[in-house]
Amino acid sequence: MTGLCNENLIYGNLINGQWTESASGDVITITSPADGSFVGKIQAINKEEVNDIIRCSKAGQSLWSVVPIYEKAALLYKAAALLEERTEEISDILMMEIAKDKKSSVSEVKRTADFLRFTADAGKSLEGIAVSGENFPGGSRNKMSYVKRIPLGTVLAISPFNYPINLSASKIAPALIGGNAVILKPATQGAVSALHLVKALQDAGLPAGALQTVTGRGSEIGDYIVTHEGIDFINFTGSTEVGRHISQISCMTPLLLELGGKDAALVLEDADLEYAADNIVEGAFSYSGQRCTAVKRIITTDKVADQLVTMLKSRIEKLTVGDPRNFAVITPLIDQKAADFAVFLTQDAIAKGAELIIGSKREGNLVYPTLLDKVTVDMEIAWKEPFSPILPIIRVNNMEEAVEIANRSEYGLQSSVFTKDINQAFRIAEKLEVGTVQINNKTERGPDHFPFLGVKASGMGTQGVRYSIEAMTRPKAVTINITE
Ligand SMILES: NC(=O)C1=CN([C@@H]2O[C@H](COP(=O)(O)OP(=O)(O)OC[C@H]3O[C@@H](n4cnc5c(N)ncnc54)[C@H](OP(=O)(O)O)[C@@H]3O)[C@@H](O)[C@H]2O)C=CC1
Ligand SMILES: O=C(O)[C@H](O)COP(=O)(O)O
Repeated sequence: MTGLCNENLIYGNLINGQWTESASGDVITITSPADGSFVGKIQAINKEEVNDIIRCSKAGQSLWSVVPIYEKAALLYKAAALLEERTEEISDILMMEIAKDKKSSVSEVKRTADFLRFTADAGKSLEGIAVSGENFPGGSRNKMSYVKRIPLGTVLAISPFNYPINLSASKIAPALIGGNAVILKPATQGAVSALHLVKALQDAGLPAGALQTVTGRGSEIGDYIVTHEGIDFINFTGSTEVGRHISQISCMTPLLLELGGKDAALVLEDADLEYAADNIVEGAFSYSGQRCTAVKRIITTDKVADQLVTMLKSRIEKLTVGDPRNFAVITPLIDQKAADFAVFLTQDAIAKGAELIIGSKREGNLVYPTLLDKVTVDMEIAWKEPFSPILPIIRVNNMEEAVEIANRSEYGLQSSVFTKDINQAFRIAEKLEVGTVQINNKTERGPDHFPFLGVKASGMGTQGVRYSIEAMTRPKAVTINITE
């Protein structure tokens, strides 16, 4: 193969600097969730090929790790420029492959270019430290340790379907600037987009073996690669179910896990309700709720609930529903199974007494934005991550109860607190068992240099430009003993 795909849109894997078709001849056809149209074919790689890729990674990492950091950074800058030049082409592919509206697709590509540049700058400003022995009782100033950060080796980056470019880059770039080789296993639905990111990095001048790809179904090839002795670190974003499984089988391989969420927005009685409603609707429904950081439940009291429901409803009515090419906000879900689950959650809630305010309509895998009021703790939607445009409202008596219900979730990604009382906001923030609390804002990951982490079933370890570089490098100490 001369490029990343041939004229029939059959995509290869980047293996040791070459776009390569699998010897197995097995391919997976990717069609668009928007209209079933053909997007491309990707390789279903076999175990022997995985072995070869990991061998090449070792050689690639030796070459790459000695490239000076300022040259690594320059390469990331170049890749960012190439991505930006290709924004139109790549965002169109992204839009069709995962049915993400055009505006969000463009923004994902641009955000990724910014991410690459920011990572390059952060890499250049990484400094080692020197520690004097005299700081510890009985120590001496004749003993000095200088500590720098070194790469871990080969990083396996596994990314999900919902941000195939951004969430691949947020693993690849920090791993590379830290001197690691990377093997990317993108989500099957999303792989075509992710391969275009990899092509930009290759075109920017990455040496062979520094970045390679493995496509194929996670359920078939995943366990093999995750447990391969040649993998030195696994950086995974995806569902809690798969993340848990990986953590169980990846014996002694360090892991970073970004998993599911059930982010709650706590709306206090003194909140600016119009502002909260604007924010929550954006947070809950952008990309049809298929974001780990989507607002996935509102917890509030009777005193403001009716007013808030009216405000939310009027905003939800205005959301455009349909084809991502027409800039609709609510677009078809990634597959039929996702839509089936959305319908199940809605029907379960209604059957158990929730009040349907708007929505509960489905056409194929297109699920209309749905608002459910008076959701109670016996309903599945109170606890399950819908990954679809369904927003439940749980009414409570007071904020103590709100915090208790927020914390009762198995997840702990983010929470929002809407209030004008900053003291109360901080008091509640202290009590919420999540990675991040947003005060007067929807839950969200960005900006991408902020620490991003989940606790409980939402993850392990911290991402965010500098945090990711640190997670994928380790300290190496050399101690100097000065003799008198
Ligand atoms: N906390 C966070 O930062 C984020 C979390 N998420 C979470 O991701 C989920 C949605 O993404 P989705 O793609 O459906 O998640 P999945 O867990 O289904 O898949 C994630 C990735 O894991 C791969 N995979 C599947 N099985 C294995 C295996 N046994 N070994 C190795 N890899 C495997 C998948 O490949 P394949 O596609 O081939 O199955 C895909 O690349 C949601 O739960 C969401 O909350 C999403 C974004 C951010
Ligand atoms: O998967 C996700 O939810 C993304 O990482 C979200 O990023 P955002 O909250 O900044 O849009």
